Amino acid sequence: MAGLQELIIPVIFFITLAFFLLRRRYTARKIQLPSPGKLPIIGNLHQLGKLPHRSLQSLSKRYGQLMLLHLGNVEVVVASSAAAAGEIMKNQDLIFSNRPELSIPGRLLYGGRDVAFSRYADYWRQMRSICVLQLLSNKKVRSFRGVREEETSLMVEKIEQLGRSSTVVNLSDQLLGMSNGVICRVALGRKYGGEENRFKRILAEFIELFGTSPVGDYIPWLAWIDRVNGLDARVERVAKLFDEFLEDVVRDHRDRKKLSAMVGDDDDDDDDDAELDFVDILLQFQRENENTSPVEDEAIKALILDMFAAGTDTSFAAMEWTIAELIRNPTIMKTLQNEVRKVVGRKGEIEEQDLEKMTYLKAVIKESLRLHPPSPLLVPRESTQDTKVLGYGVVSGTCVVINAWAIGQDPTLWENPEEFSPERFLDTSIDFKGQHFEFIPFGAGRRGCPGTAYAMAVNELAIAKLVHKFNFTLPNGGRGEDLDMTEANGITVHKKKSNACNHIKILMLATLYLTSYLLYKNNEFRLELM
Ligand code: HEM
Repeated sequence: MAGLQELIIPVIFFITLAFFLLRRRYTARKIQLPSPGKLPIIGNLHQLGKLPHRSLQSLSKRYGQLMLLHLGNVEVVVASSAAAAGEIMKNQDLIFSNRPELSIPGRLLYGGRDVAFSRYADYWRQMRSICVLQLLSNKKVRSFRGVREEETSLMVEKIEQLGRSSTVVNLSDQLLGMSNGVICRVALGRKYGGEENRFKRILAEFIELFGTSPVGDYIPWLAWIDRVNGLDARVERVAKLFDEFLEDVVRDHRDRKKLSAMVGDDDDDDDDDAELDFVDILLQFQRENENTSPVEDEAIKALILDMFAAGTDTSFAAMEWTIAELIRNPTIMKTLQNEVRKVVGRKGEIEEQDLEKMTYLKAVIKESLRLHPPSPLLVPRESTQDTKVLGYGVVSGTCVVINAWAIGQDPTLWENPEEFSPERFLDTSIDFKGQHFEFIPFGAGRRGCPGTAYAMAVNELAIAKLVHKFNFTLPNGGRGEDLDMTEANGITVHKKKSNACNHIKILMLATLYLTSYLLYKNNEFRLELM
């Protein structure tokens, strides 16, 4: 009898617990999200197409601002309206601040020890605060002004030089070289290009891998395909190469520090940190917090990799789109050139403080980011508890994708959304800082992009210098509207098997390779379509 009594309490406890758990799950699912029909095994993967942001926009027109897709085994909620984005990234930001575990970033970024792909936990909070306060603060961004000015001037000089010796200049190469040059100097202290092609090659492969979707992430029992087709081995190889490279960089920085300590030029106590690059700052932070909140070398390397993964191709793509739109819209180009040339006046060279007076330039860049957000699907989030979004149940652990591109195209929010019209940003307070959910190229909330100030500082200066120095016209009387604006996401065979979650990375990291060239003739650069 006593034995039976001992059993009753745990049995009642478990029945009650099961009841509450099931009820919560039922409540979360109560109003089911609309969902397109799915195929066995792959679910809706086949409906993503080559440009998932466009396919998802089409699906959302049929299934609504919030819909549920099944990508292999993974359930993904797709939000395609400003209201849904605001609900997820503002009202319920805490619940949606996790990132799903994706195997390639996991393996390339030291098991997710970076900021962008790490899970929402104390570790992420520590890394994010280092990133925001130490590396990408407004003060720090200002301190790299000299680097930006030098690298953008170098780009202009190179274009001039190339234009003199050959009639064809590849503008895309120059923009990419410049943005890599800036991030290398800012993060590592010097440029790794030119003779050190090793770095360039690894970086290109690293970024390409981010755009690859392993089958195993979505259909785990097919993970063997990633081993057989060599993807796993490639990831391992690139991770190892980058690790060796970063080991060298960290060792160099430590040696330099030791040397300056020996000659009495140790700047740890120095308030003036203007010359410190990201690796210096992180090593300094490591030394100062050795006993309280230790930061391991792997975290330093992961953070540096984040800066390259999240910051190079996005900025480069944004600049390329802006120039392309300007070439397509000669009247807008002229208005911008007039503004820039008037502000610069007889000085000849643009200085960063001039940018403050260039309101049209800022509107042009915003409009380009609205039409061409470099990460159209942002970076995926994951819910950490059962909840309801706009009345629909979303269970804990669901991957959530926000279609920022579709929101920027919403005709209920934007008049003639397909038109490139910077004027729409002239008399409005709408900004990309994460408060206006109709315009979120940098995301919003806790996980919003911490590199916005950095990116805008480089982009504004580069665009201003290009339109200040050069006139762009199409050869053979070609019309601006002939410029090919097709989006390319660099999809390879692997990417064909991908799903929305990884396509976010594909789109975030993929560059837009415009097949455009500048022709230099009679002191004028002309754009030739190849
Ligand atoms: C035009 C340039 C850029 C665009 C369009 C862009 C866009 C984005 C987007 C959409 C996200 C995800 C936001 C979200 O989940 O809500 C993000 C995250 C991030 N970005 Fe950027 N970004 C740019 C430049 C940069 C730069 C230059 C850096 C650093 C040097 C950077 C560092 C990061 C990091 C570390 C994260 C992860 C934040 C987190 O998960 O807590 N980004 N970015």
